Amino acid sequence: MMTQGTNMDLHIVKDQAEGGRVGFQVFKDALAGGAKVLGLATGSSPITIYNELAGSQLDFSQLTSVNLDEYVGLNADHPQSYHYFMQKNLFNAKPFAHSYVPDGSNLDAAAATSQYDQIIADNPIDLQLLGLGQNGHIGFNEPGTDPESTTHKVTLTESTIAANARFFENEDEVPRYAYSMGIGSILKAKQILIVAYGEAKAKAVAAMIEGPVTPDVPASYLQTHPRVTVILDEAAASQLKH
Ligand SMILES: N[C@@H]1[C@@H](O)[C@H](O)[C@@H](COP(=O)(O)O)O[C@@H]1O
Repeated sequence: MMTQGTNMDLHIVKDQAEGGRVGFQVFKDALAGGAKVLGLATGSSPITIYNELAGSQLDFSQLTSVNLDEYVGLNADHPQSYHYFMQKNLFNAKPFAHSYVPDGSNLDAAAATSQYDQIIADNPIDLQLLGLGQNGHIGFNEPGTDPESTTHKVTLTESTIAANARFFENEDEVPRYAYSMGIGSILKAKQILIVAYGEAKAKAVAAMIEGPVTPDVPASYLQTHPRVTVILDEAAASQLKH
């Protein structure tokens, strides 16, 4: 099913496999339209899209990827680092000409974040893929983040640490800080694709699409962007009123 919101193309799919196929088509169309820089995301939600991209005929070898975020203190070869995630889920199958992920091994936050802002300025993002946090975060932009923010160091909230603990041996091992592109950086992308599945996301989805635009829900700023595609399953869409 597809409905047209104000600025949002909303696709409600039956499961994540179908979401992967719909998301793949968005990437394919963007590439056909000349996209050269893809903004990529981690988390479980984008995985079916990456599976489709990895198994496709699309060629990324002349393109650039720019990832949203990375934990501070994890090296690129740490299995829970976002570098590692991207390597495993996409880059091994589909290498890009250049792939950028914030440098979590650089503990000098001012240097790491300004370096990343320069990378984004040099490589304006054509299509940005996003997942959605249960508290409405995008990237690691937690509630309260300045909507004009650029890349910055984030102190993760307890709820995000708890939600991400499933990927680590125990909660104590989850990093407390991350480097994340800001809301302002994300909104500069020409096109945005956001994916969310499951009941746990339903409240954040409703707030993102139908709630007020507010720092309390970072994803609500997507209402201010001219070109957003949203892929949801029925459970994630269950609190939408329209
Ligand atoms: N930093 C990432 C986000 O970019 C991601 O969107 C979110 C949701 O992840 P999932 O798709 O696994 O629910 O998790 C992490 O916090």
